[in-house]
Amino acid sequence: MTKVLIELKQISKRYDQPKQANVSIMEDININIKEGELVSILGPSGSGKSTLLRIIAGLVPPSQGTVLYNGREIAGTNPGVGMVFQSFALFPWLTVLENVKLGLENKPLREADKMRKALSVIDMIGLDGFEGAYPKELSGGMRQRVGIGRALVMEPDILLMDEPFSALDVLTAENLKRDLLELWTEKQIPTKCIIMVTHSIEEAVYMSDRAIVLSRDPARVISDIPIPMAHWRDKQDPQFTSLVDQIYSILTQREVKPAGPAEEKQNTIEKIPPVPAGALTGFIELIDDLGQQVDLYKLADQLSLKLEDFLPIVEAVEMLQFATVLHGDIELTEPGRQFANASVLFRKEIFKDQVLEHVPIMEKIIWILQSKSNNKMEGAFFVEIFEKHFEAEEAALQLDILIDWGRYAELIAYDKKAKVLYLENDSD
Ligand SMILES: Nc1ncnc2c1ncn2[C@@H]1O[C@H](COP(=O)(O)OP(=O)(O)OP(=O)(O)O)[C@@H](O)[C@H]1O
Repeated sequence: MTKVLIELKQISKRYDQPKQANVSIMEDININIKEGELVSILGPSGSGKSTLLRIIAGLVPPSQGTVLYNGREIAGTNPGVGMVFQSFALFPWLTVLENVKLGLENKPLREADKMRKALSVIDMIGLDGFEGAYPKELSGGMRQRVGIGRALVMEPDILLMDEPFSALDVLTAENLKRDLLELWTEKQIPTKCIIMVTHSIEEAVYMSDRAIVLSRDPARVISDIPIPMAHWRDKQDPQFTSLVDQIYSILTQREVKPAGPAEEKQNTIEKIPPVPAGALTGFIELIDDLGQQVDLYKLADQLSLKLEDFLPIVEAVEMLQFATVLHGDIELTEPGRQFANASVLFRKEIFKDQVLEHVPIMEKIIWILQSKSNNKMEGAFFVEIFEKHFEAEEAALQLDILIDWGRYAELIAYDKKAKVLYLENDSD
């Protein structure tokens, strides 16, 4: 039986936020990772993917639960881990060789052995001849090779990679993925498992044996999908595209929060995807032009949008019930079709109806403005309320989006200079 290398048991994580103590960002995560597995972790932006990697690495302690490595609970830094970061995290004043050798800093090895290991890894990652170069002399792809080399030189059992390819251009990223996969599948590295955070579903299906999908607020495992395909995988293969579709559809499913007690429900504010009305308009028109059902995966590809930029748009049109998503396909609803084909003025009417019906906080804002004798209210008042529910930055962003939607729907107007909201028909 294949050995379990990493075991996450009932991991939860809470953080103090500026205006709210002990916010739960992760709950009851249970994951086992076995020897020989390459596992991808996917999830919406801010769901907790990086935090989960850091918990596995022992860099961040969980608030609850345990991380076992080789059956033993880790205390502090996980000794089996090597880590690769999106930003490469190289020291600019050190050469390639010195940067790679840093991975061995805490190993009880003689200098000559460190040198031998570092040179062999540099060779393996395709940087032979660049030992004396400084990071600024290297391309992005080469810098990330150094980042990978620094992790691999430690010969870690577990290689953790946090969006390792997302800072690279497409071709460089493809090249590096292939090289890394070759090292892994041909067992040229002693690494026993790889855990990779990614925003790209295609990357996950191309590289990994399993894709673990997290939800947001708080992060929970919502799906753990095996990818039973041999390497090298053909991205046109129907099995490949169907897996991509499956993960797309999981990620785009709107979370149905369990109905809590009435009072609790009233006191929550649903987070609005940060997409301006103008972008939503264009997106709805596009789906309408493309016909009945549109494959989300192909659409994102055609629009050259990264998942983290694409998902909020899909979430927003779903929230406003302009479209529904089923099995990775998006389809306009009746109001969505009407909207796409309406005149500018009628569009605003439809948008207003959808916003008032499906975004309860907008109704509350209107009610507050109507209740004030001058029908005006400082933006700061709403930010203050939102900060009870979101982090400060998110609270300000939420108000910006609500103002944008409210202005488009001609429900509210906003004096940017005075930072005051008022009812649209009370602008004078
Ligand atoms: N040190 C910290 N203190 C307070 N909150 C934190 C801290 N680190 C992370 N968070 C919060 O935890 C949540 C998850 O963050 P994390 O960076 O793990 O998400 P992510 O899925 O990796 O995001 P992204 O996809 O955007 O990289 C976010 O709401 C973030 O603001």
